[in-house]
Amino acid sequence: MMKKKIALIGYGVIGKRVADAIARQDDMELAGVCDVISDWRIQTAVKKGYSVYAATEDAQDSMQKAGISLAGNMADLLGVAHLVVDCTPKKIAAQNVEIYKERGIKFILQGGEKHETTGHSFSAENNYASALNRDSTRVVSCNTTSILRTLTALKKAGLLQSARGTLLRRATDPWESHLGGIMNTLVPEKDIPSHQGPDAQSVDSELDIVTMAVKVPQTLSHLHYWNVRLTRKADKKEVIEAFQTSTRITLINYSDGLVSNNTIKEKYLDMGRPWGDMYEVALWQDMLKVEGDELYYAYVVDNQAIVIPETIDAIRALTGMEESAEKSIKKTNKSLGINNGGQL
Ligand SMILES: NC(=O)C1=CN([C@@H]2O[C@H](COP(=O)(O)OP(=O)(O)OC[C@H]3O[C@@H](n4cnc5c(N)ncnc54)[C@H](OP(=O)(O)O)[C@@H]3O)[C@@H](O)[C@H]2O)C=CC1
Ligand SMILES: O=C(OP(=O)(O)O)[C@H](O)COP(=O)(O)O
Repeated sequence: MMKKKIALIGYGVIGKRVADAIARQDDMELAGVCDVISDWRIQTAVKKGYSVYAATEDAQDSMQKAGISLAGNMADLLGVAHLVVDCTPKKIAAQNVEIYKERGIKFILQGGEKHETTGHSFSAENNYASALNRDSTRVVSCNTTSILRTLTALKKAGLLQSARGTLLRRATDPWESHLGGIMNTLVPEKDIPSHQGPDAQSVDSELDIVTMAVKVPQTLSHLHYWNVRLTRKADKKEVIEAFQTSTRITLINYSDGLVSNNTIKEKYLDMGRPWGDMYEVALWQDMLKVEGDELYYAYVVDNQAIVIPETIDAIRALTGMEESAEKSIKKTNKSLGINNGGQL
């Protein structure tokens, strides 16, 4: 089978990870990366041997001045690709949609864009099938992906009635700390529900869910607290077994010393994951509590990493190269060392 060629627009926090993940797959290849930056960030792509394209004329000038050897412009890249993954900042990708539609190229957006930009929002374990052979989809954001993974596992076990969650959101990505992240404060999101609950409903409209969110002054990851009403009285074992049906939830324990988001980060760095990335939702098994039909738990979401495997699965769904969600997820997991002790 001919490998599908994938274009990557926006080589930032998410884009550089998606590019490496594409390069690891045996059924697709990275056609090239396209950006406006000309500093150390794009030099990484050059060093990795990726073909680099300039998104704008200004970018072309500055990249050439920085000595970057260009393979062409954005139109050139789209011309050699079967599908484009757009990882540009919020709202930029929405503007690119018209270009993709005009060229008739399939496209994937990230969670900063609205559901309406594609009319389909994606979360592999929930709705892979409905994305098959579509022209476009949007991989929901990091928080929403974690919510869908955990609640879908409970739903598939027939246990989910309703869910209420409080999200502690990291203030900014680590490399951008110097640009003005918050300090010595907590900044609650004004609206209840915060946008992640309704966003999860864009994938699964049946979910009875309310989220609240607060921005906290650290950069490592998000932390969620959930209170779930179950369909019936259950015991802890049943709930744990439900979570274990997801290959992208990892159960962790306080008793192992994993007592905070920084200790979890260190573990993933020790495991040799690129950037110490944790693609899984790390859910505390020994903290989890069930009282009658009420369930309480907390987990950590590596916001920079969690949507990477989802994006790879979205590529397989849209191109139709794999019809089975289970097979795609398994293939992606294997390539990234997910559910394999994290060893690559
Ligand atoms: N960061 C996160 O934790 C997560 C982000 N997301 C979503 O992923 C998407 C990307 O976010 P993120 O990776 O953080 O963004 P970044 O800002 O880290 O990266 C975006 C990259 O695209 C570049 N860019 C800007 N304009 C253009 C353009 N017109 N054409 C090509 N490239 C351009 C940026 O350059 P410059 O820096 O000069 O603007 C930057 O290099 C967003 O939708 C976001 O909401 C989803 C989950 C988690
Ligand atoms: O928290 C995130 O998204 P989400 O809260 O919409 O799920 C992402 O990490 C990026 O969001 P931000 O960069 O706007 O904080």
